[in-house]
Amino acid sequence: MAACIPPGSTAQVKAIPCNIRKEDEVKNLMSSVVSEFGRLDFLVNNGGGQFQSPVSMLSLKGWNAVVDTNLNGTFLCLREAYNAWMAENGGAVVNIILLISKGRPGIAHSAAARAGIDNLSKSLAVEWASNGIRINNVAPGSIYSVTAAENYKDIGDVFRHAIPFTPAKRNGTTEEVSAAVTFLLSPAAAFITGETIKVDGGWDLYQVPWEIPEHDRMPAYNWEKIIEEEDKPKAKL
Ligand SMILES: CCCCCCC/C=C/C(=O)SCCNC(=O)CCNC(=O)[C@H](O)C(C)(C)COP(=O)(O)OP(=O)(O)OC[C@H]1O[C@@H](n2cnc3c(N)ncnc32)[C@H](O)[C@@H]1OP(=O)(O)O
Ligand SMILES: NC(=O)C1=CN([C@@H]2O[C@H](COP(=O)(O)OP(=O)(O)OC[C@H]3O[C@@H](n4cnc5c(N)ncnc54)[C@H](OP(=O)(O)O)[C@@H]3O)[C@@H](O)[C@H]2O)C=CC1
Repeated sequence: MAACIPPGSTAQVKAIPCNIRKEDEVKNLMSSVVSEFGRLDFLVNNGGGQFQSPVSMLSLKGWNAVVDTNLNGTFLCLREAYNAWMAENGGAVVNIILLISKGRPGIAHSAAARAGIDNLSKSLAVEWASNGIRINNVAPGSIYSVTAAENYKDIGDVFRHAIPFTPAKRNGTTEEVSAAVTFLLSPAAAFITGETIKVDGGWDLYQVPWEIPEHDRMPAYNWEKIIEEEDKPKAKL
């Protein structure tokens, strides 16, 4: 990133390692930014992820790992950015979530955690309005990056699989997500808070990529049959 800074710019880049699941590391991250740079105007909660699993196969440990990273990690970063700077000085926050309006079969743990973030943002848009803090979410569709593809390589090409489900008929780019993030952080979004912008090429309006096997396990309601069953003599113990 440092190499991208144009000559003559006063911009600086510094990486501070932080596991967002660790409260002390998050506290250190936010206080170091304020002590080193003198301010903390923006927070982008981008760290996150999941593994694919049906809920029936999920261990509690796996569920907790995903919720801890995505929901608890975001909570800690929000609270510590508020305490370290934004409560007194205002700021703008963007949380990266998932498309969740139709649930996310296959990654339900992550969808539940991101839905928690979506709702948390709505609460904080109101709780923190008088501190001058705006908070919004970006929900990406299928966005190709080498690192994300590497994470899923064992379960096939999830990014190719997503194309037929995306009305734009392609994957999004990381730049297209960044464009929405920078807009929400900028003064151009001064009247937008508690909102979620989808960057998904239309995915969320289209089909859910989940095949439901043929079955007859959800028969219609039939009150006559229910009464018939109830009237049958009960077996004596
Ligand atoms: C339909 C496919 C998905 C398409 C999604 C497309 C849209 C979304 C794209 C993205 O989000 S791109 C981001 C890509 N990057 C990531 O997703 C990063 C993923 N990794 C992590 O965030 C973390 O590793 C984790 C998943 C939160 C796990 O945290 P941690 O490393 O602390 O836990 P572990 O100790 O490794 O595991 C704990 C527990 O979790 C279960 N588990 C972990 N990985 C898997 C796995 N690949 N498959 C099944 N289960 C897994 C497991 O129970 C682990 O316990 P143990 O069995 O190891 O005792
Ligand atoms: N790519 C896509 O299609 C989509 C992505 N997203 C979300 O966008 C965000 C960025 O993902 P993307 O760039 O695609 O994939 P990456 O895997 O490249 O990015 C995930 C990032 O999260 C960081 N991270 C994970 N756990 C922690 C933690 N405990 N503490 C600090 N950082 C952590 C990783 O850090 P490190 O590299 O150090 O492990 C990594 O930089 C994620 O939240 C992802 O779920 C949402 C929808 C679709």
